[in-house]
Amino acid sequence: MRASMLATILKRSTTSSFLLRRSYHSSESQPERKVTVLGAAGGIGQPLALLMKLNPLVSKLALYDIAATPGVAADISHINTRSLVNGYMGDEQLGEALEGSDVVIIPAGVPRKPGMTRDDLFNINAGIVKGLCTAIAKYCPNAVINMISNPVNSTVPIAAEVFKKAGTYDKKKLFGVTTLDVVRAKTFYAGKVKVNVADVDVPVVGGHAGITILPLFSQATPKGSNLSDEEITALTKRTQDGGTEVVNAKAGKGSATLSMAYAGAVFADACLKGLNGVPDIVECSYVQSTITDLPFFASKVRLGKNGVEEVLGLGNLTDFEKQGLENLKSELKSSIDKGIEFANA
Ligand SMILES: NC(=O)C1=CN([C@@H]2O[C@H](COP(=O)(O)OP(=O)(O)OC[C@H]3O[C@@H](n4cnc5c(N)ncnc54)[C@H](O)[C@@H]3O)[C@@H](O)[C@H]2O)C=CC1
Ligand SMILES: O=C([O-])CC(=O)C(=O)O
Repeated sequence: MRASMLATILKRSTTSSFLLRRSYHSSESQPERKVTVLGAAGGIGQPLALLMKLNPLVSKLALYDIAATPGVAADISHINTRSLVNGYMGDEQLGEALEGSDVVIIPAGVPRKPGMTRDDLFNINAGIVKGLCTAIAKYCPNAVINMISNPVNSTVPIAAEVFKKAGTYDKKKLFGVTTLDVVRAKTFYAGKVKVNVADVDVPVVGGHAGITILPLFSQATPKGSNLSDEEITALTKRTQDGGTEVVNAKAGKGSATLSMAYAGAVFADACLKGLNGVPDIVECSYVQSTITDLPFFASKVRLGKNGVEEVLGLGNLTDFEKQGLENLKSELKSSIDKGIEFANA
């Protein structure tokens, strides 16, 4: 869902009859799609659930968490948009939450506090992701997975291994959500070169932690005022440290939740559009890849009816970007290996 679309929905929602008409119309013209959010009562989960409730492509919205989902689901279910909302809580309701799901979004797990790296979350979140993916393999093996839980560089390989063991792995349907890196790169670029942020595109490749986040500002569009090498270095560093900027500002109360919910909603919307056969849906995402020598890598991906339709290449890189690519490889490789090893232990 684009910012402009969301703004339009919110503006028009003051007239409830509009949304009723709109949802009636949408359910007639759009296929049924069930979306499940795992970790739906959390800092990301709640606003993400709200944004998915505003998305007319969703017909069923399942909200699962280990606690507090009845309240979140009751609250969101009163919004007069298309989807029917159900809350599920605890292991015994996980299967029902997942059954029939087309897209499963996973923001379950602990967030960072100041001084921590995303990898410091591995010990807790790896087990959470492994458990949830085991259930996904059982109850909705064909769903498209949007992995938000950190460290994404490792949780995506963990999910792949769990699905391989269960015999359900489809490399086209497993996505690490790196959209927030793109959202940040667009915002910071637009602010610097003074162009309309709504028109901006910036690919961000690599992974989702520190130097593994590699924004390609040489490919940013539209071109505004020329950026100096120092400005590109500063924009790159701010994008790489965007998560830490929020963690520090929240001072112990977690990491990005609202901007992540927005980014998660944008990415899930793109996946739904792809599933529905809308052409030319391209987003950056961390997927199984052969465009470098690393088995998982974020780059532009064309989305289609089966998930990944095409993993797009890196395009021309500047020397600065080539160096950034070389610098990130060893860290990304060890995060991937750590995930694979954990899943197979
Ligand atoms: N990919 C990305 O760009 C980003 C990823 N994140 C990551 O997202 C994750 C969630 O962050 P927040 O929502 O801020 O954390 P939070 O602590 O506010 O919420 C996490 C939720 O997960 C739930 N949960 C824990 N174990 C679960 C399980 N087994 N099944 C279902 N739910 C479970 C908790 O009950 C809680 O409601 C963190 O790992 C964070 O690092 C955060 C921002 C950006
Ligand atoms: O920084 C964190 O821990 C959360 C995150 O992934 C982000 O905001 O990009």
